[in-house]
Amino acid sequence: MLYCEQLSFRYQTRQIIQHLTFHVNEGEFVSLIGPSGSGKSTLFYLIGGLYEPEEGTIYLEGERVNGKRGLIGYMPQTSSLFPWRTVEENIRLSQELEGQIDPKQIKQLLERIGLSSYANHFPHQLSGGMQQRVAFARTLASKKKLLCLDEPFGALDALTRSEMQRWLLSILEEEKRTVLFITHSVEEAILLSDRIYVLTPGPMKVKKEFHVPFPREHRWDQRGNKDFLELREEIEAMLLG
Ligand SMILES: Nc1ncnc2c1ncn2[C@@H]1O[C@H](COP(=O)(O)OP(=O)(O)OP(=O)(O)O)[C@@H](O)[C@H]1O
Repeated sequence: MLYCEQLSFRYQTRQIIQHLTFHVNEGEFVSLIGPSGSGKSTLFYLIGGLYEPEEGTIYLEGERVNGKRGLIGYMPQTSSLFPWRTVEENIRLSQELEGQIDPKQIKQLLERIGLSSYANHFPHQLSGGMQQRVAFARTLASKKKLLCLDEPFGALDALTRSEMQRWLLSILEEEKRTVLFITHSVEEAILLSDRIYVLTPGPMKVKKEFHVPFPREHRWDQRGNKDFLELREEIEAMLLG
């Protein structure tokens, strides 16, 4: 689905990404973990075509997409809902931009995120978790196959975050999209992902790739298990260098 080959990028004279190579298979959930400020959001800007890499190639479904916009679903760290638009109007936005409004799908998405009765509410009338669900529904409404989610649960409290992780997986069971996910939480990455890339601090490149070996449906119950904790410790040690 996505193959980034030997990407390099700099802001002015500062090298942010250097020879970064990684891939995401169709239907996979892949997480990126790296130190704060290492360049993860910048990588999403490159994949989304906002910036062009200085060197290297980004392939989406086999096609070179350096600098091409509008091909991925993107959800930023904060929900970025438009405060003057209702929940339904916010979800509809990506379809409006694509010029193809599908009222039936919007209705289904509202049901799927459990917010049908909030369709005409405004963002400030919702909790943080509800706002993130609306932002995610807006990303899903765009029908893009690859979803790039930039630390979507970072601002939520622990309980809401845990609910949202389970909720995200249940939605993806039905929606079958491919996800590239940025998180600072090693536990969250293990709970959600098929594979995890640990990244180096600037300039950013892949330090190590981990496959998560546990069946997804049992992961929440296995959080205290020896194998789970060992993997978590190994990734944390890798992050600390
Ligand atoms: N437009 C810009 N011009 C110059 N430097 C920038 C610009 N945007 C970001 N940076 C710098 O590039 C580095 C990487 O930023 P980026 O936001 O990609 O990191 P990140 O890994 O996503 O951080 P975090 O995990 O804290 O969200 C940071 O040091 C940041 O200050």
